[in-house]
Amino acid sequence: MTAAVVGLSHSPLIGRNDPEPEVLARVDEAVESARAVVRRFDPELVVLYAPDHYNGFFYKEMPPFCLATEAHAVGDFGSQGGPLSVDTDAARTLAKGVLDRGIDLTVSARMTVDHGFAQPLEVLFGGIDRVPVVPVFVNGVATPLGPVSRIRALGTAVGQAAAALDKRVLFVASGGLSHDPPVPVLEGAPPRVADALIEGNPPTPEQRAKGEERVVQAGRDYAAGSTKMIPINPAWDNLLLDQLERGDLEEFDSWTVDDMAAQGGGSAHEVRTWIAAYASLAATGKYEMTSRFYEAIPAWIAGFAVTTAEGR
Ligand SMILES: O=C(O)/C=C/c1cccc(O)c1O
Ligand SMILES: [Fe+2]
Repeated sequence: MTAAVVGLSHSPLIGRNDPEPEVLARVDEAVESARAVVRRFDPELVVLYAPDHYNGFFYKEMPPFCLATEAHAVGDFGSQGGPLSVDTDAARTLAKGVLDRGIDLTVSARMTVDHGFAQPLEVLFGGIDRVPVVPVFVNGVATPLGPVSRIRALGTAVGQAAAALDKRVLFVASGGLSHDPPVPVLEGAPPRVADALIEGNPPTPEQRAKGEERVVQAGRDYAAGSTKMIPINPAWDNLLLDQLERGDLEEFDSWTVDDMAAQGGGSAHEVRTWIAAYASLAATGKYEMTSRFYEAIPAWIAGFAVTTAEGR
């Protein structure tokens, strides 16, 4: 088996509230070199770690992570909707392999996903139905959250199970790094919001449009500096990337949920997808980070990174 990683920040504001053309050009260049790595690697299977933003997972039942044997995307923020091309056989094999390794994995036979999953598939492969994929939801938004060590253990178990498939497997991480978008919080929420976060009542098209406009406006305010949102933290983001580059993944075990939120904002926990993906690659052998791009992009409410890594 050979393995590789692409880490790719997502933002629903891409194309809706873009930064200056020079920033866009630098991002495009980084994404294009990630695409080139993917083309050369030619994956037979993609394991995609991504969060959800209260479109598929709700407090009625909120697992810390969940692997899908089938999935469909809701098409939020203009992302592609419809079924993902899930490799159900591979997903079942990976689920069994992960459970056999003592990780209490939740499995979904019909997962609902949002732009967190759809965007990297569209960016890297041109659509959500182009490559055999195993979607793995990693909760990066809904507190309380468990220790980061469990995410590293999940990634390690997935990597070990994937190694037994004897395929070229690309692990993709979607999310983060530091960012503090206006995603609702259950604690202290007014009853109608709390009910939606718990039950997941599907929004009407008007409600969805209003919620999305609120995020777009937040991006404009963030870029203009007129907001109370926690600022993007390039030092913290680069510390994370340094540890991933060095392969010092055990060091993440001492990171705490409270400190991560203080350093990187309420959605900084999306970096859990990166830790999982790199732990999966590390479980297959030594690796090298072959490209690394980072830029703070307030218009997208994102400490935005693109990295690639390949087994040595
Ligand atoms: O409101 C949402 O659904 C998500 C917002 C958001 C904004 C910026 C970066 C991200 O990773 C997000 O999920
Ligand atoms: Fe997100």
